[in-house]
Amino acid sequence: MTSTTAGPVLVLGGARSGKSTFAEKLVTTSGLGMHYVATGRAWDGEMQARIAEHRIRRGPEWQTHEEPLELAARLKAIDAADRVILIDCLTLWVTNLMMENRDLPAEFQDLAVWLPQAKARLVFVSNEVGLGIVPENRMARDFRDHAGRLHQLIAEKSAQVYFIAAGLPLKMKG
Ligand SMILES: Nc1nc2c(ncn2[C@@H]2O[C@H](COP(=O)(O)OP(=O)(O)OP(=O)(O)O)[C@@H](O)[C@H]2O)c(=O)[nH]1
Repeated sequence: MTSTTAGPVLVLGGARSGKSTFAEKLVTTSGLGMHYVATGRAWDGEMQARIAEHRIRRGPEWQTHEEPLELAARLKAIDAADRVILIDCLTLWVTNLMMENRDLPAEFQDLAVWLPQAKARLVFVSNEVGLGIVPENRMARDFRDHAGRLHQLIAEKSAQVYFIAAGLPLKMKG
C-alpha cells in the first residue's frame, strides 16, 4: 500500500481508466495475503476473455472468490488481519443486485456498517458512472443513482479515496 493507514481504500474511475491495475499495485505491495473478490459474471465470450486476462495478470499468488451477490457476507467470511482483499467491482455488484430485485439500500448499509470492524485491508474498485448526461431510460438512471449513493457511503468509511483517469491517480481523501 502507498500508506500504512488502516481502513478501506476506494478506487474510482471510468472504463479502461487503469483503476484495476492501480488497485492491484496497492495490493501487491502490501506484503499481506492477497485475495480477489470478483463480482463480475462471465455472461458472454467477451467477458470470459476479460476475466481470463485478469487471471493471467494476477497470477497464482492471488486467491480468487467469485461473489456476484452476497458481497458483505463473503467479506465477513474471509476477513482476517493478515489479508488484503481487492473487491472488483462495486458497480457490477449494483448491477447484479438490481437484476435480482434486491433491497439495495439495505445491502449497502449492511456492508457500510461492517467496514469499521473489518480486520483485513480492503480495496474497493468501482466505476464512476455519474459524469455523463442523464440516461434516457429509467433503469440506467436508477443504476447511476444507486452507484453514486454507494460510493458516498464507502468513501465516508474509507481511509483513502482515489480517482483514476488515463492511468493517473488523483488522491481525493487520505
Ligand atoms: N467472475 C470473475 N470475474 C472476474 C475475475 N477477474 C476479474 N473479473 C471481473 O472483470 C472485471 C474487470 O473487467 P475489465 O473490463 O477488464 O476492467 P475495466 O473496469 O473495464 O478496466 P480498468 O479500468 O482497466 O480496470 C472486474 O470487475 C471483475 O469483476 C475472475 O476471476 N472471475
